[in-house]
Amino acid sequence: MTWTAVIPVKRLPVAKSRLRGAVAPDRHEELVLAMVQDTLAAVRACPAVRETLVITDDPAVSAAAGALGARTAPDAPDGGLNAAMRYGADELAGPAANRFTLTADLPALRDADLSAALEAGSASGAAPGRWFVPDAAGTGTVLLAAAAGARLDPRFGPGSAAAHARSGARAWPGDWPRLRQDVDTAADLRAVLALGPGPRTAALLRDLGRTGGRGSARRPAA
Ligand SMILES: Nc1nc2c(ncn2[C@@H]2O[C@H](COP(=O)(O)OP(=O)(O)OP(=O)(O)O)[C@@H](O)[C@H]2O)c(=O)[nH]1
Ligand SMILES: C=C(OP(=O)(O)O)C(=O)O
Repeated sequence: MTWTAVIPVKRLPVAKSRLRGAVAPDRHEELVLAMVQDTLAAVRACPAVRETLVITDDPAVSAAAGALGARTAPDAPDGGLNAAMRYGADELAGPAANRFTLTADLPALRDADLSAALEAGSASGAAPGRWFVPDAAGTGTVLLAAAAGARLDPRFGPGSAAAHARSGARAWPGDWPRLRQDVDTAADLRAVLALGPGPRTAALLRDLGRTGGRGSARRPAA
């Protein structure tokens, strides 16, 4: 089974506002972009992903996504992340494709984790056409998939795991810590440091004097 990935990314100056203060203010956008790039690189390396579609109005994100082989489109609906996801999945990719949407704040993601999740989600013939992977906390969502023929019907936002379950999507809370660790806060960034971030996020954090090496849980100096 092959997939189209739909990845929405906010404009960098306003992105990841809850993470502000985790690094120096003048490095915040760089950090967000590095996390986007590491997420995208893992998605692009996943053999089951046929196409990656990034929905964004940010020129730096578009350029970086294009360099990684993703297709980019402006956030035409300009109505928040669910509208951007619906637009990408149901209008641009279209319901004839198997699609999934993924948040762009998963810098520890590796293609093997994504491959395992896509395999698990698609393996269940009895599952409804929609399924999702909750975030590490279990309350949010990192991935929502819709098989061909099903609408994506995304309900991201606070309490989205319960909202997706209520909407009839099946939960797949698998043992994929690198997929499930999104970064909303400074504490999440520390969790990513412990897992081992992808190369761009690791390099930036090292440059900032933080330990970005794989497997290190050391709390960096501020
Ligand atoms: N294209 C697009 N992407 C969005 C929009 N809002 C959020 N996103 C993206 O959706 C994903 C999940 O969003 P959040 O984790 O809430 O990220 P965020 O909105 O940047 O974070 P906060 O400012 O802290 O709420 C991230 O990849 C965001 O970049 C939007 O209005 N348009
Ligand atoms: C939008 C979501 O993510 P976050 O927790 O990153 O806001 C979500 O989990 O639905």
